Amino acid sequence: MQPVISVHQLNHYFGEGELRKQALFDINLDIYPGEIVIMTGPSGSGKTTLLTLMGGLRSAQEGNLKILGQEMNGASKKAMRQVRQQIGYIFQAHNLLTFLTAKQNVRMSLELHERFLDQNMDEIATDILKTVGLGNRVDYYTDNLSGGQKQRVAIARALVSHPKIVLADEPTAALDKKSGRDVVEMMQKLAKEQGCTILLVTHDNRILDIADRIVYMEDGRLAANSDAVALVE
Ligand SMILES: Nc1ncnc2c1ncn2[C@@H]1O[C@H](COP(=O)(O)OP(=O)(O)OP(=O)(O)O)[C@@H](O)[C@H]1O
Repeated sequence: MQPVISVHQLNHYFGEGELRKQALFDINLDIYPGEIVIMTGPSGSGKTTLLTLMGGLRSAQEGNLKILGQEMNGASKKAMRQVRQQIGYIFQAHNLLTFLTAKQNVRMSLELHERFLDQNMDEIATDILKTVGLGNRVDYYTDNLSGGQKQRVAIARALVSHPKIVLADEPTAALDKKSGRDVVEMMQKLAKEQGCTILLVTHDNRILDIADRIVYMEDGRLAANSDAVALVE
């Protein structure tokens, strides 16, 4: 099986000249279709930097990074855009548009894909909102939803187009224990149904058990690469 993301000897730096500081060191990591991988580690260890690289949101500087078969080091803007189209993003600050309803937020994500344009996008958006338990909130403005509900809209929006990869940065950070749990279980269920890969950065120890694999970052290096089960036990 070919990895969906393949990282080889990746280094990353911030700043220029004397201020240049290395943030990632010799990262090697292969992620396979359908895997749920959680990336954890202390603050400042490089998790977000690596996640944004693996999401095609930041240009690779040194080493190799292949996403869905496309080498990202030296890739054109167009190639990077094409890769990003196949990825769903869920961030802590969920980035929903508050002047749109839940359904309109989800629909917007479909409108970016040509193959959905001649389909009933309202119906598709409504269906996935029902799947995440928001069937009775479809026409609510997102400002009028709770934190957990907003995060579920963000999940629906990320997954509605059936992306091959979903990246999530601290998706439970703003949520209480139960909502956080509900949200990740929903991501897990949808992803398993769609066969998509999930890559999730978190400090939240309560959700580690949903991972097939946990990778640990420390000081810009990948420290361990172990089974979720082994780590939780
Ligand atoms: N835009 C930037 N400019 C300069 N340095 C940066 C930049 N972004 C991150 N860094 C540095 O790179 C290192 C890794 O940061 P990163 O945000 O990837 O860590 P993290 O593990 O995601 O942290 P957290 O858990 O706090 O979000 C840190 O030392 C940080 O200060």
